Amino acid sequence: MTLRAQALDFGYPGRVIGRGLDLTLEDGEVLCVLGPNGTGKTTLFRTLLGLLPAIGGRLTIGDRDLATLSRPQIARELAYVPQASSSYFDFSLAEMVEMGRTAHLGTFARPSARDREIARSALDRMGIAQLADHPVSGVSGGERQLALIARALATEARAIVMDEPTANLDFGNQARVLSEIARLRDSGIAVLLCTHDPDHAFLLADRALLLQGGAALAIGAARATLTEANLSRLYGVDVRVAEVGSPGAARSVAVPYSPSQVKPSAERQ
Ligand SMILES: Nc1ncnc2c1ncn2[C@@H]1O[C@H](COP(=O)(O)OP(=O)(O)OP(=O)(O)O)[C@@H](O)[C@H]1O
Repeated sequence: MTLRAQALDFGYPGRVIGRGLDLTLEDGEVLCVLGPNGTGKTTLFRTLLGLLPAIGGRLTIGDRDLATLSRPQIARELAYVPQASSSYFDFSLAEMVEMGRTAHLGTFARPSARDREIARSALDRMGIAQLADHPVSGVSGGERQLALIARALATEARAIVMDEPTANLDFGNQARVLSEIARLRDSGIAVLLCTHDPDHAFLLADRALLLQGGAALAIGAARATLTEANLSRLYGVDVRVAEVGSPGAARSVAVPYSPSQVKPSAERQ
């Protein structure tokens, strides 16, 4: 299954946010979108999911035009992990995750024992099975975020679109989510995600899209795209990329580097 946008214009009635975007998402790859606040990442994702109509261009899933598909048809192909919100407050975590099965149920059908089992196992994968019966209003923002990812896993969709999946998560839970995303990719699932942390793109991305003002500043293989020059242009600050770790197991990290503006605390004393 390939998700493809061709010459996509996206935005809201009376307000175009992005123009002329081309992208593809293939099985078993992670495409990471980075860009400043307000540049249109969420708007793009909602358009790719069919939640907002495209303003121009073409969107396809496999050989089918997205505009011809019903919501349940899209939901069986593409799961969505939105930014954590306060809806679902009246439900338990297990019930919220079971909602991921909705696209597989007939109208008015209730989740079967198998649907409940799939939901429990998704909670277990995210390490929060012990919270299954807690109300969504009674867990932390990070735990709610993990439950939203579990809900996406429960859909068994072949592609997952994640809007800042590590926002609100502590270091440990960020690592858990990143390794879960890597496992999903290794099992053949396509993942499209946006993040404000270039390090997460270094760790996970096969390809990266740098979105600026709704247009692609750069798109391509992660290594070639996530350069100091591109990241500095994207965020309007001097960004340095360094390698950390032992040779053979080194990884890249990016840091904003503005020595004239911010001195390390040791130098201030
Ligand atoms: N319902 C709406 N109607 C009109 N404009 C909107 C609407 N929702 C968002 N916008 C505007 O669209 C632009 C892009 O917003 P969007 O949420 O897609 O950015 P983003 O890149 O996801 O930002 P962030 O990184 O801060 O989450 C912003 O200028 C925002 O104010």
